[in-house]
Parts: sequence; structure tokens; C-alpha cells
Amino acid sequence: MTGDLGILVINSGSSSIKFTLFQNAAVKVSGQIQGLGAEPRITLKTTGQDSRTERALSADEGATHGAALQALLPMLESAADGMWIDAVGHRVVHGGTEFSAPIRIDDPILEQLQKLVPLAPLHQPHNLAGILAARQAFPGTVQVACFDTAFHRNHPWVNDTFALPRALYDEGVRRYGFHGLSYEFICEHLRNARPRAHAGRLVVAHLGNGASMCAIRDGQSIGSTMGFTALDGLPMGTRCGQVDPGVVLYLLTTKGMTATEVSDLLYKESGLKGLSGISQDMRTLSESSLPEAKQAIEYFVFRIRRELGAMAAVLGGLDTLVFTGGIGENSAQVRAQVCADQDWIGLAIDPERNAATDEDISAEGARVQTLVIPTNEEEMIRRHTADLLVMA
Ligand SMILES: Nc1ncnc2c1ncn2[C@@H]1O[C@H](COP(=O)(O)OP(=O)(O)O)[C@@H](O)[C@H]1O
Ligand SMILES: CC(=O)OP(=O)(O)O
Ligand SMILES: [Mg+2]
Repeated sequence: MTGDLGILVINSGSSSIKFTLFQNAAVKVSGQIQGLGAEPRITLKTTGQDSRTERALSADEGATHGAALQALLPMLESAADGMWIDAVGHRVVHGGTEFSAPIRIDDPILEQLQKLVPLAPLHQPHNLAGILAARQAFPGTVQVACFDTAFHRNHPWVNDTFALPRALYDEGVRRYGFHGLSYEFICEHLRNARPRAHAGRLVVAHLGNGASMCAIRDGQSIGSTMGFTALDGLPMGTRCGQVDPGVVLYLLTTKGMTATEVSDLLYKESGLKGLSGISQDMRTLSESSLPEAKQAIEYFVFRIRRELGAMAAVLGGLDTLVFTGGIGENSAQVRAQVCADQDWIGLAIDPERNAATDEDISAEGARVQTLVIPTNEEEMIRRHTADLLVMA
């Protein structure tokens, strides 16, 4: 029943908008608008056709997410000739304490989501801009929000809190965790394809431009490296990952930086970009021979290894490690560095399987199974949106 639906999924990020049009649960049209704010460009592909359509946007068309979506519409309409849209499903990064499941969007909900903008400044404004643009483009069509935080809402209290005065917890200063749609997709894949891995002690490393890791048991989040915001944990393309909060105080007081300057530094100028001084892009860093590029990758790998050990301790051991996200799926080099000399926990990968990016890259006889599974946040949003439509 959920198959007979036309669903447009919009994943609206800081500098890009990814979109997928599903008909009867199959991808029919997909693409992205990249380079928003710089050199905006739409790429669109229709399933079954070899060619892709590409178009550069003018500065005006690419000035905002809303304008870019308006520019996409005619292209989408001509590619989707004869197709239909019952609902638009959106990725919304922060759902706060309020939203622990996908929800149909109306004005009061939009208002509540707006209040969470300071908790996800790199994502939430763009997620909401995508919703507003879709409402304008498809008036009367059901809009659904699917949250990155929802997967973690039932994680244990010790992982939900900081050691701050309790009143702050009560007002929502908690460890939310993100990338939940990706973790959920991986769990569903494992439940169907590898039920033993799904039931065991599992760590998923979602390594993309944003990066986090999640300890999972029976499809439930036990703990995530990300916290109140999507800044904590692993270093990312431009985000710092874990830092001593004393550093923030130093920047504010001794250096006299404003809150906006500190925010920009932590969200936009740190991570791989800040450490290397070269690029936020792992591919560029991997191809560089400069020592700063090497060190940035070294630090990225070091933090992943530390978190892996910590998560194994929390889970009481490790049965399965999954790599996913742009870096996890594509960088054999990072996977090899993370998995080097991990005999202590029974983790070892096969160099040839790793180089070939097999789904199972474990070495023969390794006690821990190491997998590479492409994530699919858009498909997860489609499933949630379809479920909500059918329940309505
Ligand atoms: N072949 C590759 N080798 C190394 N890194 C790669 C490769 N392909 C993609 N990446 C990296 O993946 C990251 C983007 O991940 P992705 O999950 O697509 O990001 P986003 O969070 O924006 O969806 C970039 O750092 C990019 O360099
Ligand atoms: C939450 C987050 O970091 O998302 P992304 O990977 O899209 O930046
Ligand atoms: Mg991502």
C-alpha cells in the first residue's frame, strides 16, 4: 500500500539541496543543487536515462535556498512529466525534546522548529527554508519533517545529560545526537540482510562532511559522539568536534571575540579545514602531499579510534563495525588507518576487500565483522513519509 505514493524528498543542507522524486517507492528523478552562495549549479538525473541535465544558476537564482528551489521547479516538472507528488518529506536536523518521530508540518510546528535554529545554525535554517519553499511550490501538498535527532531520543540517561546543573537539562540542554536517519537506514539494512549483526554490539561510523559515531544495540541508540549540537565528537569538514569548553571561554574573554565570531570559528573554520589550512574535503587532503593535510587526516582517524574504544567499552565489547557516509564509503585509506592494529578487540580488515570496497571487508578469522554500507537518508525519509501518509 505504501508503494503507490509519489514522494519528493528534500535534504536541504548548508550549501546544497539534494532531492529525490519517488514513484511507487522507486527513484525516478534525483539530483542536487550545489554551490549555494558561491557558484550554484543544478544537476538532475532521470532514472533509466544515460544523460544528466546540468544548469548553472544565476546569482539571484542561487541567492537563497527558496530561490534555488524555485529555479529547480521547471526542470523537475519537465523531468517528472506524468508523475505525481502526494507528499514532500524533509530532513530536519534538530527536533529538540519535542519531536521524537516524523511529523506532518503545520504553522505551529514550523514555529517550534524555528526556535531550534541556534542549536543547529549550519543546518536548521536551511532545512526550514526548504520547507517554506516546498510549501510555496506545492501548495496544499502534505509536508513531513523527519528528524536526525529522533533515533537517539530513547538513549540511556547517562548519554543524554551533561554534568551541568539539573535545571539546564530540564530546559533542554541535553545530548541529542544526530545523523539518526542514516543510523536508522543502516539498522534496517542489517535487520533484513544481517540479523546477527543487528542484534549484536554494533558501532556505526557515519563519516561524511558531518561526522559522528553511534553505539547501537538491537536497533536502539546507546550513545552518540554528537551532543547538544552537531559540533561535538569527531572533527568534521569545517566543525571542530570535541573541544575543552575552556577554549570557548578563552576565545570570548581573553581574545575578546564575539559570540558570532566564535560560532563561525567552531562551525565553519575548524575541523579538517582549520587543521590542514588546505581544504575541508577529504578527497583533496588524501591527494595532497603536504604535511598539514596528513596531520588533519591523522587527527580525524585518531578521534575515530578513541571513540571506537570508548563505545566498545560502553557496549561491553564489539561484534560489528559499519563504515558509512561519503568518507566511510569511499576512503579505503581512512578505513585502513582506523582499523590498523586493533587486534586487542578482534578487529582486522582484509586489504584487498577494503581496496575493492566489498560490503564485508573483514579479514579472514577476525572476530569483529567490519562492513561498508552506503547510507541512504533520502530512502529513510521516503519510508517515514509514506508511513505517515498511510496512517493519516
Ligand atoms: N573517494 C573518496 N575518497 C575520500 N573521500 C571522499 C571520497 N568521496 C567522497 N569523499 C568525502 O566525503 C565527504 C562528503 O561526505 P558526504 O556524506 O557526501 O557529505 P554530506 O554530509 O555533505 O552529505 C567529503 O569530505 C569528500 O571528500
Ligand atoms: C547533522 C550533520 O552533521 O549533518 P551533515 O552530515 O549533513 O552535515
Ligand atoms: Mg551528511
